[in-house]
Amino acid sequence: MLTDKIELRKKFRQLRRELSAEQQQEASTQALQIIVNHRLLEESEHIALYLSRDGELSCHEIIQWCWQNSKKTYLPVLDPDQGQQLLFVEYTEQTPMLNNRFAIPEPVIESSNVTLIDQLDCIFLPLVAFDENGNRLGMGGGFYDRTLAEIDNLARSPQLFGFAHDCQQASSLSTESWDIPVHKIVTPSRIISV
Ligand SMILES: Nc1nc2c(c(=O)[nH]1)N(C=O)[C@@H](CNc1ccc(C(=O)N[C@@H](CCC(=O)O)C(=O)O)cc1)CN2
Ligand SMILES: Nc1ncnc2c1ncn2[C@@H]1O[C@H](COP(=O)(O)OP(=O)(O)OP(=O)(O)O)[C@@H](O)[C@H]1O
Repeated sequence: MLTDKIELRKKFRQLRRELSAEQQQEASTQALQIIVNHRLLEESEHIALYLSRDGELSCHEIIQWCWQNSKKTYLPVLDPDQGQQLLFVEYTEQTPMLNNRFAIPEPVIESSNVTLIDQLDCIFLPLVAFDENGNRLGMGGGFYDRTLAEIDNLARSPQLFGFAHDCQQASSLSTESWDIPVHKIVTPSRIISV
């Protein structure tokens, strides 16, 4: 099981890293088109995304679109107090940024910029592989799974969108008790509702 996951991660990380800069750019433009055409974010005001690395589908254009459309954006920050959990911190053009231990830029935490999960309308989750049932294989840190473990107990919970290239689709992923499935998968070519 564990070796299967390690092999799957290797395979799908390689696939997305093989995309050229042009393919990456086109994919992120098409993903924004799909989102706008489907009015996916029409009702959302507080939107968590991520800054891409390692061939991940880029949220850059969606972030720009959010700012132009008066929507607030948030990024994951490794929680300095809770092991292997994430905080979601507001991200604007003025936000001071600092790299985390994986060299991913994060907003610097201030007294008033950390949001509670129940204040978010939706969260775009990075992933290594997904399947048609909304199961996702992440980088292996368990960060999103831990952070969202209590999502079903919230009075108001965010919509979870797995965001990925089409080449990251696996035929079927095995799941474990702690895995949190997403509500939709968004790719540059389609939106899969689970
Ligand atoms: N863009 C992005 N941001 C994110 C995540 C993500 O998957 N993508 N995360 C989602 O959880 C969190 C960070 N989790 C991560 C987990 C593992 C590795 C990683 O690169 N591991 C390396 C080697 C480990 C190391 O450098 O110490 C590797 O596996 O090659 C990176 C981020 C929060 N921010
Ligand atoms: N809710 C949780 N409570 C405690 N440990 C957890 C929880 N969720 C995941 N873990 C632990 O995290 C580790 C990594 O899990 P997994 O391989 O499913 O991560 P992932 O889905 O790839 O990562 P991510 O959620 O960051 O995208 C596992 O050892 C698992 O036991």
